[in-house]
Amino acid sequence: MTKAQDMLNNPFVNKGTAFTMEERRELGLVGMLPAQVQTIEEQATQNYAQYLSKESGLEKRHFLMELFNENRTLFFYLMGQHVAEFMPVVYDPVVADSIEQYNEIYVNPQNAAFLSIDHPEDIEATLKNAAAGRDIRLVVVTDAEGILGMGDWGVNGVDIAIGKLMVYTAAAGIDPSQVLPVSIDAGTNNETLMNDPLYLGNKHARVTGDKYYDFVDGFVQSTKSLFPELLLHWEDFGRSNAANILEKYQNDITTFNDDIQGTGIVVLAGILGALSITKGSIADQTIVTYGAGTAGVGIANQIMDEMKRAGVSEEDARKRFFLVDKQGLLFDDTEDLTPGQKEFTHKRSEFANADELTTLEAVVRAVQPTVMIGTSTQPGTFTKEIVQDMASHVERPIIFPLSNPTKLAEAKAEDLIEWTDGKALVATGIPADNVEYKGVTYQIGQANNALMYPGLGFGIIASTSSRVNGEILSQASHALGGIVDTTAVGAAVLPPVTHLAEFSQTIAEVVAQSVVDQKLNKEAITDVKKAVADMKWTPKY
Ligand SMILES: NC(=O)c1ccc[n+]([C@@H]2O[C@H](COP(=O)([O-])OP(=O)(O)OC[C@H]3O[C@@H](n4cnc5c(N)ncnc54)[C@H](O)[C@@H]3O)[C@@H](O)[C@H]2O)c1
Ligand SMILES: O=C(O)C[C@H](O)C(=O)O
Ligand SMILES: [Mn+2]
Repeated sequence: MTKAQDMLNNPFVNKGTAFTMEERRELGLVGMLPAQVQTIEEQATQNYAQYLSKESGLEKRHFLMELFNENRTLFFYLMGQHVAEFMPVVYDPVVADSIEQYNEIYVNPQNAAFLSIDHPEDIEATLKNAAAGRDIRLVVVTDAEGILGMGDWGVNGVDIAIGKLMVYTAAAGIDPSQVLPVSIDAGTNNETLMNDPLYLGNKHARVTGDKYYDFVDGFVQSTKSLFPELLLHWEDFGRSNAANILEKYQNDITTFNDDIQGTGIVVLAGILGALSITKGSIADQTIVTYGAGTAGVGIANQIMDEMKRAGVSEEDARKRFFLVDKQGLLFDDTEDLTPGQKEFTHKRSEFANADELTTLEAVVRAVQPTVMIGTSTQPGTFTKEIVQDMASHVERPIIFPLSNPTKLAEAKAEDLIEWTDGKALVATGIPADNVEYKGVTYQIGQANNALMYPGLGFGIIASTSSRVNGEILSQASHALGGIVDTTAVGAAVLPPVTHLAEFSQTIAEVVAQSVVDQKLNKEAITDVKKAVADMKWTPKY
């Protein structure tokens, strides 16, 4: 291929019709493009009009991904103009459709690294090939065993790593040439995929146990030596692996798990936003988490950390949590508890009717929560009866149905507002429209980790942090909780996604300051704000 074709086919350097005549002559592009030289603004206007002509979410996403494949600068310029509009298209919920239909609609590997569990000897070569000499600072890796609430999607899950990274750049300004999406293809237990002749991943059952963990370790060790400045972000691993992997590596490398920690801090920020509306205290909350998996336990730990910071003893704090999973309320003698769940169990002797506490309804009636979080993957389970029972004991119930995508949410925002006569303080996992109820406009916050992880990650990278620790997470959560305007009637508990770029910047600065205060930075930093500003990439030619 000629050098000129290389330029046009490389999304990190391609400018398309914006190559100037001088550049065209220099690069051997003369005659390879139509005569007019366009500005990026003209290109964006033309592409946005074309985007608007697409009907379905998936068609819109397909169009945007083609632009992304061809010209990253233009894609992010356009996304910068339409962040709130594009987020649900490139990311959740439309990314869920693209994952389900990955085989049928596949056109391009989108610069991801595809690691196969059958070839551990290829880990290093794969990462090197995919990085292609780029200075990688951020990896989002998934093995896709727990994609959103949809379970195992094998190699198709690579789209979540790509989507998360798109949000990183659009929100915080990480240079798109410094990121790498990684798929660990450990096989799949998804029968639909296994029986699909078009399935593109390894056609065998998921590999587990030592072979799986050794492979993950091989991956971590390779990234360590290939990309010494790396932040490693884990996404959508299965319940039995996510916490184990985080625990194994969090004190060794710069890393975090988005479903555990990113979710924990966005939910805490939402609760802090709600408490600033009610003038309540975190120490007084009683919390039910419905679905005590990766996210549910991560959320409980983050709220508990906050209670401890507010002066509550760990022993007393634990008593404020009521984790409900398939078995009902989790007791110390419940079977099949995960290690994370074991930290939050109750004794049957605490209740007169312990044996009846097998449903969410019974638990809510018994414990009278002030906060109810849904991470169960079970749609419609926050019923009118349960919500109204909760609202009969607390003036402003805090209710966050967070299961994604849309079809899995525990409740709809508009129902929660109506059932509680406007009293519920609601946040949802995916974007929700304003709710008009009895003359008041209720804004619904989006408690999605996408509000947090871009600022968190960017602050970590810009400050050259060697770790992601509890203090950093707490500071990040407060930074977001402090931004929301809670004075208006019907105010949201979290700031709107239209301001994502601004508050990601604030979070990044707070995070970087925490890193420097704790002396976790690997390189000397005198001015934190400048370090964050200097790292920020803007889409321009
Ligand atoms: N909004 C966000 O930012 C955000 C972040 C992370 C996860 N989530 C959502 O939360 C959900 C859970 O994700 P996860 O990573 O924790 O998955 P997970 O598989 O680790 O946890 C799900 C838990 O729900 C439990 N569960 C299943 N059926 C149940 C039932 N009938 N009653 C009670 N519990 C039941 C499972 O046993 C499991 O413990 C997903 O839908 C995901 O999209 C949202
Ligand atoms: O991907 C999302 O939308 C949030 C979260 O990480 C999830 O797994 O649901
Ligand atoms: Mn996730």
